[in-house]
Amino acid sequence: MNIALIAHDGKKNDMVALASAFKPLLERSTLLATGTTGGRLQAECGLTVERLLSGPMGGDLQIGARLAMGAVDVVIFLRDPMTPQPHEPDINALVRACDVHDIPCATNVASARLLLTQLSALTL
Ligand SMILES: O=C(CO)COP(=O)(O)O
Repeated sequence: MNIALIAHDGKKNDMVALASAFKPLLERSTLLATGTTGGRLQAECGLTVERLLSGPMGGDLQIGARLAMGAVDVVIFLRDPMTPQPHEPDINALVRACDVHDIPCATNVASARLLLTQLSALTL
């Protein structure tokens, strides 16, 4: 299972908490992440993560490209709806790519928990 993990700055603590809670699942998955998110997951959760570029530098687009090529099964993208992002078009492109390719994409903690809970049961 290839899981992409992305969080805006205001949601990075939530992502670390989420990843810690679902560490057994994430440890048996292949993880990729945007740069800063991936760094936090490595340093604070001890997870092995392929880090791509930071979001504002094109990381969302890199994940979208991988997804379009069939290399991403699930996206957890904790967006911050209260803070304008300089790379809003890239963010929209990634979420659109999920819809185009019918890839599950959780954009808040509650939906991420549901998705990861289901995946944990499926991949035991
Ligand atoms: O900006 C992001 C997603 O749009 C996340 O990028 P970072 O993980 O590099 O902060």
